[in-house]
Amino acid sequence: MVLSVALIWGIVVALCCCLWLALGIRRRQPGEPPVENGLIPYLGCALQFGANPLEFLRSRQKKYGHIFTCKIAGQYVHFLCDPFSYHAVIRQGRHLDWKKFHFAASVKAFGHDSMDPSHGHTTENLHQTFLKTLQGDALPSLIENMMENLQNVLLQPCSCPPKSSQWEVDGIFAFCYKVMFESGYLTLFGKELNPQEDQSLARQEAQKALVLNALENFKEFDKIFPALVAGLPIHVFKSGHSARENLAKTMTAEKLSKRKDMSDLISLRMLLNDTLSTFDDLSKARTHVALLWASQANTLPATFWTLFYMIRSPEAHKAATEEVRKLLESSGQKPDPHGPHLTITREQLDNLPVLDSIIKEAMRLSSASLNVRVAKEDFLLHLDNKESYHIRKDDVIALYPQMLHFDPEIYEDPLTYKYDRYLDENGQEKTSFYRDGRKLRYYYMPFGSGVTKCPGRFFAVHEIKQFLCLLLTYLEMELLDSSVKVPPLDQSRAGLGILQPTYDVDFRYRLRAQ
Ligand code: HEM
Repeated sequence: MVLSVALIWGIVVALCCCLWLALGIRRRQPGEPPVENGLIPYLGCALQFGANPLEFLRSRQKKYGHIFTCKIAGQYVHFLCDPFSYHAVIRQGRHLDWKKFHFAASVKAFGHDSMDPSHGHTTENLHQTFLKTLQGDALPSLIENMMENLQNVLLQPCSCPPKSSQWEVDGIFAFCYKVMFESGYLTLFGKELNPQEDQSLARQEAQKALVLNALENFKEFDKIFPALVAGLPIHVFKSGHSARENLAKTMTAEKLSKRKDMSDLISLRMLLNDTLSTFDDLSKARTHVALLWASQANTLPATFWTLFYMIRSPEAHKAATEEVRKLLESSGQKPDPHGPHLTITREQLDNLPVLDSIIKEAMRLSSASLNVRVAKEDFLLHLDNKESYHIRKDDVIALYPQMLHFDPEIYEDPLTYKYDRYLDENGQEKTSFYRDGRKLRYYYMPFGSGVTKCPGRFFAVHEIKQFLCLLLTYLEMELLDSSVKVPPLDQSRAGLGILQPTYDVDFRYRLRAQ
């Protein structure tokens, strides 16, 4: 009896295996890239890829060449590894869809109704909303408000040591998260309307506590973000789920209408949610949570890495301090933490090549985004070396720019931090990078590419520069341990943008004697 049950189970398992072999794996057709199905049904190569994407892709590139196909979580993904062929994917061809993947990922993570107009819940062109409210004419007021908020946050008594002689110790990660989250949050979502114009310290502390509470919810939700994008249901994660809902509760139309100095991005999105969509109140609020996440999830770790590497390199620290000192001197401003706030225009921020290079180098070392497009139909993908490959409808094509960023042929000693890597011999922005003696069009891609390139990238770089300008002006800073090792990157977020460090690094700071 026991034997026959075992036999039946054996037959069932064998049949499943045959079925999987017959239907679940793809056989390479003539003209298609080499394919790797992986050993695990459905997941395919997902676990190996997820453990260390860079290592995985490099080993497959060595084996297969410029393009190969891997099954990842039920999806066939063509990885394109030749930077000279990137344009074939980046220029928006009629065969490639960029919206499908993005809209689906947002719904999975934030739980709002679909923002894809073809699904019938809204007619808003989200892409246009972002361009209109984050770039061009919208940028100066974002920058101005950020500068004001940064100084309020940084120079208020609870953040800043009262006496110039007194050192304060904190983790760099913790410090960057507190200061940048609060300032960025207030810049996008404004401050609480306060009818009595009550500016008392107690009132300010209460406002601060609300934002710091949002930061805690943000961090809790951010932890589960990779799992949500991978398709796990949010209900599995109790505290991450309630963190997202807590954030949404603070972003209902009723709550947001009680705030002033809101950014154009949020006020326009509120209007378009009300006029062009059929979303209910909660779905509307969740679309704002999505924007809070987009505006902070990469900026915060990018700020950490920028500050960490800069303080760790005495040459970088010195060159940056000098650049900022010259800027303030030329604009005739005398810094005083208790005096009027500093103003730095967009043009002045655009003219800080050392800070630019410092930010770029930190992001080169920490960014791991995946650029994704979906094939709308069967088509031929033409590579730079004149080879062409058949791509099937609904397959994914992916670029993984970390392969560029860590390519020793493009960047000498790619794992070494060189603050001036993006400066030319005249101390201006360097834009010529080569591979095999050929100039590269794509060599730095932490913000993605083509039509899906991050719409907030100009604001992001400006806000990090503003943060650095203020820190370098007002604070003396040093690492507690000047020979501290670079913390490893947390690979669990690979594919999603700037990676976080696996642990924080302590520094100390005090008010600079002016
Ligand atoms: C260092 C900071 C930042 C980095 C590295 C970054 C990077 C990225 C990347 C890689 C994407 C996806 C692009 C793609 O799929 O190809 C993206 C999308 C996006 N980012 Fe950023 N980002 C940053 C800061 C910001 C900020 C400050 C904002 C807004 C204030 C913002 C708003 C957005 C939005 C709205 C999208 C979605 C665009 C769309 O789907 O059409 N980002 N970002």
